[in-house]
Amino acid sequence: MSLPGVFLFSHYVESFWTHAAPPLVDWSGVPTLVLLVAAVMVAATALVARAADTKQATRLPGPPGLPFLGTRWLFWSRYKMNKLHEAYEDMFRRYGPVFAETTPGGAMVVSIAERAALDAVLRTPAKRPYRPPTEIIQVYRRSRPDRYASDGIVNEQGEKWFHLRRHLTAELTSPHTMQSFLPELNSICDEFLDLLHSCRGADGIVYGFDQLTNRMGLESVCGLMLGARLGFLERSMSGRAATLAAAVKAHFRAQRDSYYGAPLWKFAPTTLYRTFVRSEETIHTIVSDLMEEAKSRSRDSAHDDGMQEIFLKILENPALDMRDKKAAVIDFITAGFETLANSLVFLLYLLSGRPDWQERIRSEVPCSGELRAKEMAAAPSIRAAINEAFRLLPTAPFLARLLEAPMTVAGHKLPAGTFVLAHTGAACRREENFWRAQEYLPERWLMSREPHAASLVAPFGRGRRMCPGKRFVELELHLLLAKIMQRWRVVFDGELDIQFDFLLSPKSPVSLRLVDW
Ligand code: HEM
Repeated sequence: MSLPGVFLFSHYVESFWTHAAPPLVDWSGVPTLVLLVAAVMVAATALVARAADTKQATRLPGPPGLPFLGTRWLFWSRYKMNKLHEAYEDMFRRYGPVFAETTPGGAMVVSIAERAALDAVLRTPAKRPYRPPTEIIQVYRRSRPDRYASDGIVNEQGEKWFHLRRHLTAELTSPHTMQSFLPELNSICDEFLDLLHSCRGADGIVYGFDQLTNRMGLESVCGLMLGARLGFLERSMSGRAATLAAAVKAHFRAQRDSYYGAPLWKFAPTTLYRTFVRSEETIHTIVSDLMEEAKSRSRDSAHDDGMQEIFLKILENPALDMRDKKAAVIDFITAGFETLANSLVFLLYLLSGRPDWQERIRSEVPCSGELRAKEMAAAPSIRAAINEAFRLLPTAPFLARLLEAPMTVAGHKLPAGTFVLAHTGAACRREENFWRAQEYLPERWLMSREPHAASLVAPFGRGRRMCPGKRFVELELHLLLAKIMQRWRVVFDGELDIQFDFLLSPKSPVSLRLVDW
C-alpha cells in the first residue's frame, strides 16, 4: 500500500488515544461557527505564509512552515489535493531533489528524489523497517478492540509487525503457491477478457474500462486470499462487488485527506472521519461475509488445489488471533485490488502509444490458450513493457520510512527517526537516471542505454517491508497483457487524466479501444 499511496503515512503519534477509550469526543453540539472560524484562520495564515515563502531559511530547503499548520497550508492553497504528484514535481523544481516539509506537529518530513540519497535510504538494511502508519486507520482500529487485535500488517511496527508478516505472507510470496494458482489465474484472465468483449461497442470502445479492471482486481485478489471465485466478473455484477469497490476508493481518499487536509478529524467526528469509519466498516462487513462463505465452502468440499492454499493456511494458523486473520484478509484485499487495476490501466495506456511494441508482444505469445511458465518465459517483450510502465507511471510513486539511524543525505545530517519520503517515481523520470527518461521505451529493458539506474525502479517497495503481493501481481499482469495482445491491439484517444487518491489512479471513467488485429 503501501503503496505509498497506501503507504504514504502520517507522522506516528504513539499514544494518541488509549486503546479502550472511544477515540473521539462527541462534539455534535459544537456550533459550526467554531469550525468556520478555524477555516478562516487557516486561510489567513496560508496567505501570510505565502508572503513569507521566500524569506524563511531552513536547514534543508523547502517551503516555510507555520505554527500549528507546518507546511500543510500548501495543500489547501497552492496545490490541489488530488494532484499531489504534480505538487511534488513542482516542489522538486523549486527546492531541489532533497527538501523538507513540516507536519502540523512540527516534525520534519524529508522528500528525496536524488539517486545517491535514495540508495542510501533504501539500501540501509533494517530488520524491522519502520514505515510510518496511517494515523486515521490506527486511531480507528485502536478504538475497536472487539474487531482488531493490532493495527494490521500494513500499519503495525516492530515485533508485532514481524509476527504478522512471518505468519501471513509465507504462502503468498512462495513461487510454489503462485505456480499452483496459475491455472485458476488463467481462467480469471479469460473471464475478464470475455467481460471486456461483451462490454465493447461496435467501434471497439470499452467505456468505464477502469471499473472493469477494478472488478478483475477484486476477483483475482479475493480468489487468491479467500480461495474461491466470487463472481465479480459476471456480466452484471452484484451490488456487493460495487459496494466493496466504492468503499475501498473512499477509504483511500479519506486516508489522503486525513494526512494532507486540516487535521480537524483528530478533535471532532468530522465528515472525513465518519466517511472513513463508514468505508472501513463496509469493507469489514463484506469481507467477513466473504470469509464465512469461503469457510463453509471449504468445509463442504475437500480441496487441495492452489486456490485454497493461502486462505486455509491463514485460517488454520494457531499463532494468529482470529481478529488478525480477518484484518489480514481486509488489508490484503484493500492493498491489492486497486493497485493491480491501476497498474493495468497505466500499462495499457502507455502501450497504446507503442503499436510496434504491441505487435512485438503478439509475435512472442501463442495465438490462444492457457499460458504456462514456459510460454511466459519466452516473451521478454512483455516483461520489458511491464517494467517500463512501472518505471514511468507507478501507482505507488513514493515510499515512506522512518530512519533507524542518523544519516547524511545530500550533505545534510538527518537524525534517527526522521520521516523520509523516497520518491522513486520522480527519480525515475529524471534525465540523469534514465536515457530519454520521460519516454515510454520498453526496449531499454532489453538493451540498456546509459544512464540506466535500474535500482531506482521500486514499484513494490524495498527491503523487508516490500509488497508481499509482488510475485502474484507480476504473474497476473504478464498473463493479462499476453492474453489481451493475443486478441486485440489497444488504442487510447487523448491523454489519461491521473489523480492522486493516496495512490496514483486514472480519473474515472476511462475509455479505451480494443481493435481486432
Ligand atoms: C500492482 C500492484 C501492487 C503494487 C504496485 C503494490 C505496491 C506496494 C508497495 C509500494 C508497498 C510498500 C512497500 C514498502 O514500504 O517497501 C506495498 C506493501 C504491501 N502490499 Fe502491495 N502492491 C500491489 C499489490 C498488492 C497485492 C495484490 C497484495 C495482496 C495480495 C498486496 C499486499 C501488500 C501488503 C500486505 C503490504 C504491506 C507489507 C508490509 O508492510 O509488511 N499488494 N505494496
